[in-house]
Amino acid sequence: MAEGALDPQDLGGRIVGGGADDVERAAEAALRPKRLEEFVGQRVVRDQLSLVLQASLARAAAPDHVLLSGPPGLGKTTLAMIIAAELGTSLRVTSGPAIQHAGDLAAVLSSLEEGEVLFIDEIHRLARPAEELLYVAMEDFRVDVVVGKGAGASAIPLALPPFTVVGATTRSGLLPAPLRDRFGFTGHLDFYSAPELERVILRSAGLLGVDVQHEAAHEIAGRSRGTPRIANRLLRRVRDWAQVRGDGILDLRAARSALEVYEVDPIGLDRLDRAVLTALCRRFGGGPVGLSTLAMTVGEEPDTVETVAEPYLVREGLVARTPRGRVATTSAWQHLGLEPPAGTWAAGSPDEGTASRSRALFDEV
Ligand SMILES: Nc1ncnc2c1ncn2[C@@H]1O[C@H](COP(=O)(O)OP(=O)(O)OP(=O)(O)O)[C@@H](O)[C@H]1O
Repeated sequence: MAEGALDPQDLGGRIVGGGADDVERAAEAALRPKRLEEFVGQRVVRDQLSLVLQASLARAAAPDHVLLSGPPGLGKTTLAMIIAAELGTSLRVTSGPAIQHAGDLAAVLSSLEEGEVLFIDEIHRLARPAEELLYVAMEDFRVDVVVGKGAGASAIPLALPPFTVVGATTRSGLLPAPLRDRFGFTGHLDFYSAPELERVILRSAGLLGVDVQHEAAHEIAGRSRGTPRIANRLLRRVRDWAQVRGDGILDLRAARSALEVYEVDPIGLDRLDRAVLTALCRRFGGGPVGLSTLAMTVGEEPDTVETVAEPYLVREGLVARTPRGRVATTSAWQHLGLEPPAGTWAAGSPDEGTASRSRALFDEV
């Protein structure tokens, strides 16, 4: 991730939050797949991207601009790096929040070399003047450098060599249509299935030089919220437990014990998630209850509840968002070992419509 980029999901010690801090990013770097064939899952996006890249290599021309959307930790940055590696070119990295003024972006664009890939993380957070400058650069490979001030100011067009923008966003719904339209290829990353996460874990264990038993990988995958970043993080915590309290072997006992220490329950919920469910069911009789009231009850900011805990609770069919507030479903009551009162919202099966639910949620939140 780019210098200065803010991660709304970066919440200190929360082990299943989607974001990552600097220490974690260093640990992650070693585990990143370097080529498309190493990238686990996301078959559709991988196939489509592979075509785009192969065609561009065959034509010896820079490929169309690429937009990657999806929740944090699913591999957008990794794919941007892979795109540059597959094209045999270098990657320049920046982010929406790091670009304060249009001039900052003009400086980055005018220093690009032919065929380079420019990765713009959190592209939905670009300021409007920078956004407008980017449209022109993406379409006409040109930046207008403004010289002078006020009435005497004039714009000198500066031609840019062909390059490819890879934009990443967790909120594609916030991107203005003119910017979205400049991308020739858009890939949406969805949450990973448990078997895919198991493959991520086995691959990472190999790179870390630790031997993880299949049952342990299965257990960790089931608690990783469909997210490779979380799977890798939990794997490292299980390795810690095995080294400090176990016999060094990453088996089922080590996985379960470590995840108990870190309060990650069998379906991947942590303390905050359970606090939200408990408040909804025990305090408010299952809801509906407003976000601010709910957040106050669990001692968190509404934004934290909304962007960190809620997406997964909704995706798993434990909480429903209604116009009148948040509602606990029958699954939420059952997960807490409580009897749902008559008339409680029924939940769909957790996997039903996961992709569309996750997409809708991240676009709208
Ligand atoms: N398909 C995958 N196969 C293997 N590992 C993956 C895959 N996707 C992601 N990872 C791992 O998960 C970690 C997080 O991925 P990455 O930083 O690319 O996510 P991101 O979507 O860019 O997140 P953010 O939006 O928070 O920056 C990386 O260390 C990477 O090793």
